[in-house]
Amino acid sequence: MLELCDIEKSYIGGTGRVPVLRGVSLRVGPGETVALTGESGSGKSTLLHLCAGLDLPDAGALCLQGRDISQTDDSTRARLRRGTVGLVFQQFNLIPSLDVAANLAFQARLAGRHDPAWQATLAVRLGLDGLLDRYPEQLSGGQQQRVAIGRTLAAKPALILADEPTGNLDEETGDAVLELMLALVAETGAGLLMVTHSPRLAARLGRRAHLKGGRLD
Ligand SMILES: Nc1ncnc2c1ncn2[C@@H]1O[C@H](COP(=O)(O)OP(=O)(O)OP(=O)(O)O)[C@@H](O)[C@H]1O
Repeated sequence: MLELCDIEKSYIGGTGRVPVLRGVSLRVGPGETVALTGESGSGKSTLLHLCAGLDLPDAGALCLQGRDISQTDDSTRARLRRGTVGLVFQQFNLIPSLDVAANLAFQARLAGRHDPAWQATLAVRLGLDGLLDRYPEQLSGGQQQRVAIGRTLAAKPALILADEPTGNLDEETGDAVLELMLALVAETGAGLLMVTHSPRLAARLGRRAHLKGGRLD
């Protein structure tokens, strides 16, 4: 469902073009979970943003559900992203003026896939069913990230892209949240590409892709 072939990406810096990705190829199929690791500045977030269609590569093909998005315009990429991809970031990015139930429903409604029964199942599985009328500021960090994960899964994405999803949580809470996320991702059959600095967390996923010198090991 996600296929990258020879992706290249540079940024223009004070000293000219700085190559970050120098020919990255990667495939994430349904049900596959892949940890994207690499030193700070190695290009993990850059790669994840390209996969989400938030930015364009300089060269190479990037296929989502068989469609090459590397040459498409912003609105086409936004439509394809809404239909296919779920994003989970370190910052929970919940909508402060909406309660938990409305936050959970938000992306699914945008994607035209609101399914109240699935949302209710997710709320129970994520331990949020007693918190549905609370607002984000009334939740702990771990609870907020569980809402963010539920909001993503509620839209039934085929591919989930996660950037350090437990990076803002203490180790014990982060481990529990990751465990829940992995269990739910496995049940939905989605593919998962997750950036992490932690070899310990990377080991919980099915496969590891390590960025070094602009390429994947
Ligand atoms: N918009 C930008 N303009 C210029 N340079 C950028 C831009 N975004 C990222 N970079 C540079 O590209 C390189 C890769 O950055 P990126 O954020 O992808 O790395 P990362 O592996 O995610 O790092 P970290 O683990 O610290 O979050 C870095 O050298 C960074 O300074």
